[in-house]
Amino acid sequence: MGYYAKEPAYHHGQLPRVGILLLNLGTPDAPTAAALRPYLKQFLSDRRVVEIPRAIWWFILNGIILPLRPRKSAEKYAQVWTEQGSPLLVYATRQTEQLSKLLASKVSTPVSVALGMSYGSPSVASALDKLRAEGCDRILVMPLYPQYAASSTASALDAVWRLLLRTRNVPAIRSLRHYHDHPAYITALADSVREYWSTHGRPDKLVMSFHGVPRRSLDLGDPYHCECHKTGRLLAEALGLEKDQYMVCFQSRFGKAEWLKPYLAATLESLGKQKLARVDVICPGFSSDCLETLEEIAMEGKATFLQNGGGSFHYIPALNVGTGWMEALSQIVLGELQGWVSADADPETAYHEAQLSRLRAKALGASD
Ligand SMILES: C=CC1=C(C)c2cc3[nH]c(cc4nc(cc5[nH]c(cc1n2)c(C)c5CCC(=O)O)C(CCC(=O)O)=C4C)c(C)c3C=C
Ligand SMILES: [Fe+2]
Ligand SMILES: [Fe+2]
Repeated sequence: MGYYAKEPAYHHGQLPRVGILLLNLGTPDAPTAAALRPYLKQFLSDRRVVEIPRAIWWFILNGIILPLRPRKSAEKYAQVWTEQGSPLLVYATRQTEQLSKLLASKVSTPVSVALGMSYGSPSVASALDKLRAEGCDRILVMPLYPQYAASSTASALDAVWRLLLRTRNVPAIRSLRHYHDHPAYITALADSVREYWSTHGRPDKLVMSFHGVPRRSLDLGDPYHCECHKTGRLLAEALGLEKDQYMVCFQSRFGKAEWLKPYLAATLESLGKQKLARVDVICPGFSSDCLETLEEIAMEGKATFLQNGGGSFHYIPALNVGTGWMEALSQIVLGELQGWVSADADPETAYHEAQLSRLRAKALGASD
């Protein structure tokens, strides 16, 4: 095998096609220790995720984490696993399908949408191969993380750059860095909260919980902390909340180092001890519900609050495939596709454009 990956067949007169490469974190193939081990190994071997010196980390990962964590994590995954599989993969797959349909109804340029996962499957390589096989010569890479973090966004993008290094016929690439303050995203979040409150009533406090990262990454220049706070402030403003009616917290601490604070678990414990009548938790940083929301928040977080004397606990679901979010996602994507797609979805125009392209290609024959 040569240095470069095999190229998809090239056809003269192929219509230009735009691709959207949606990226997310990934999930194990099954809720078992055997499936967790390779997933965690791939995830936790990523230098963007763990920045401890390699030699030291090799011993911790292989000597402590991989022998112990897969079994514990598998038990947690088993509690949220669905008949269709891992919630993260189920939602991300449906988002991919629905975005594809929505874009087809909005633009006349042919657009393909594919899903790739940083860890596990479907891999980023398989998603990029799919888009290129469909003839996409312009690709928008969109990590489904609203707030930029090196450990999530940049590691997802790394996978694409690595593949392109070994690609002969490199497509035009655009990448989306974040959408933490995009009005469409904030509106979708606010609408989902209002809709939830219209049927379940309102809490005393809305806790906005974001996935944590090591505190050190903030000191070293990662903007994640600020972007989470900006999302929190904009969401609170959209909902008309006063400062004492909401707070921003960080969850999912991993390892012994200090992570971004306040920690969600300590916050729920304290709110419980204050005998707060009702707390609602929303996780605006997760585009899909997953282990970290369904188990850590809706189960563990709830137990922590109630066991410490809190009244009632509600978890407000992630945006998932709600119509408001799918519409917002298509708006965010279309904003990034300016100049690449024509917003005219009139099928007649699209048909004539396609015919013209074919005629032009035919006239040029094999000489182009
Ligand atoms: C929202 C963005 C995410 C950031 C930032 C992030 C950073 C980060 N995560 C770990 C360690 C783990 N995370 C795990 C699961 C997990 N993490 C995210 C998102 C972000 N992580 C998601 C969406 C998920 C859920 C995946 C699913 O299948 O549902 C796990 C695996 C589960 C477990 O064993 O606990 C680990 C481990 C670190 C160390 C880190 C930043 C440095
Ligand atoms: Fe994580
Ligand atoms: Fe900050």
